[in-house]
Amino acid sequence: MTSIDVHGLTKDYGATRAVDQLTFSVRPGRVTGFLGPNGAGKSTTMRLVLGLDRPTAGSATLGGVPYASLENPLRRVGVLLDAQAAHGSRTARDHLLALAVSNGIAGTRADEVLEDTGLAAVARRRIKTFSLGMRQRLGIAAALLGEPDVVMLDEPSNGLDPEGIIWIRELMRRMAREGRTVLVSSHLMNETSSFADHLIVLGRGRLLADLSMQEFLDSRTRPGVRFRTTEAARLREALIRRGFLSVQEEDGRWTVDGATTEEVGAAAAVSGIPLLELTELRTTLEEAYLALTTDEAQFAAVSSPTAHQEA
Ligand SMILES: Nc1ncnc2c1ncn2[C@@H]1O[C@H](COP(=O)(O)OP(=O)(O)OP(=O)(O)O)[C@@H](O)[C@H]1O
Repeated sequence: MTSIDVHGLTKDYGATRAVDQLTFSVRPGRVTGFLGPNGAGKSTTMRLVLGLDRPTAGSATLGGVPYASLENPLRRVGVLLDAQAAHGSRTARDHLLALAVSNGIAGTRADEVLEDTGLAAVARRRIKTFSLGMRQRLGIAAALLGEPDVVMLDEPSNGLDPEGIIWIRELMRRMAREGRTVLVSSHLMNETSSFADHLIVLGRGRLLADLSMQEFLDSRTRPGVRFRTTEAARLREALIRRGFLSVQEEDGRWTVDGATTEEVGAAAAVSGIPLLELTELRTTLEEAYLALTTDEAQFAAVSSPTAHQEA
């Protein structure tokens, strides 16, 4: 199976360093979420991996080979970068057939991917009559055409309706289960947490994080518990006696820092206090991501005079 390997990758556009000494690998068999604020360098990195732009320094390879040297690129790598890229005057089916023929792919695949992406009923309509969501599905159909080992999708749920969002999530999970390498950029954190196993986070062209979703969430989660009870004052006292000094109320719910559900449950049971709710506090991907990128922005603000001197 094929991984994407990026090594020391750097890209300058004039005085702007879009990508800065990036080194990471995207591995098969899992969905890797590609995150970062606007302008962090995600699209540039994808373009460099696809040979659409030349790096200033470093390399990007697919299964050890630069994209430009792949023999049948569409059969190795499926890409959704810009869903508006198709010719508007062609029908969806003709667009896919043309792509198949020019890439040595059987024409029957066009009908299969139209079926897979829910476009069979509009296959003979001109693309210019398509909604944003239909264009997005067509872009995904084109990416799947060559049954590639590697799939790179830039904001795949753009324009999709809720049903389409569930469909694309399941499609990505299935492709990872089949052993493919799936790299997906997105700004939607809730959604990313629903499909990604692994995360690569960029900030100002640099690598901020490369770790599993679970590790990323755990690294930002302080242990704690939320509870509701009919006897808050008594439970608070019992918890303080047990050494949990930070017990605070917000909107009728209480949080205890540093405790587990077992510890709070035991404290309540011993004192015969009924619990109406008891949950572990979990950091969401959005919270963890914002904490990471805010740290980075603060660091950037503090260090920018030096950065200017270096430039
Ligand atoms: N062709 C180009 N010419 C000049 N500057 C560019 C070019 N492409 C990208 N940049 C700059 O490089 C930086 C990284 O942009 P890039 O589009 O890769 O970020 P991104 O992470 O994909 O952002 P977004 O989330 O907004 O899509 C930005 O400062 C951008 O202005």
